[in-house]
Amino acid sequence: MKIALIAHDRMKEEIVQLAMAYESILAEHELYATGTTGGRIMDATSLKLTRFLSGPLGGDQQIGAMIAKNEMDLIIFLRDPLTSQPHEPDIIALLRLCDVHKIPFATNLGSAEIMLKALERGELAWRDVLHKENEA
Ligand SMILES: O=C(CO)COP(=O)(O)O
Repeated sequence: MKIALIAHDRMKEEIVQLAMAYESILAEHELYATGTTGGRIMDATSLKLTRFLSGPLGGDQQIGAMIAKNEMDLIIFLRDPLTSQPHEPDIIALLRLCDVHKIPFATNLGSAEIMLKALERGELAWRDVLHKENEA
């Protein structure tokens, strides 16, 4: 599965803690992140991630481009609900594309944990089925 990990600045510590707690599960998948988030996770774990640009510089849009092609299987995006972001339109666009393609999207720690546990149990296997159907 292709998984994107993104966090706004005030949520960086939470995503690092999440990545540490679920490192063994995440390590089985292909991981992507916006620039700073990816750097923080790689510093704290031995996970390998493909890092895009920082969010405000276009990283959300780069991840959005993969979502538009239905290539991303799960997005964990710990958004800061209390701080406005200069690149808000990019964030909304990313969310919208997930809804277009029905891609699971967690925006806080509570839902992220549920999704990672579901991932571990194989409950996102329908995404593989979908990719195989699209290839045929
Ligand atoms: O701003 C972000 C998402 O909108 C995150 O970007 P960084 O991971 O580069 O901080």
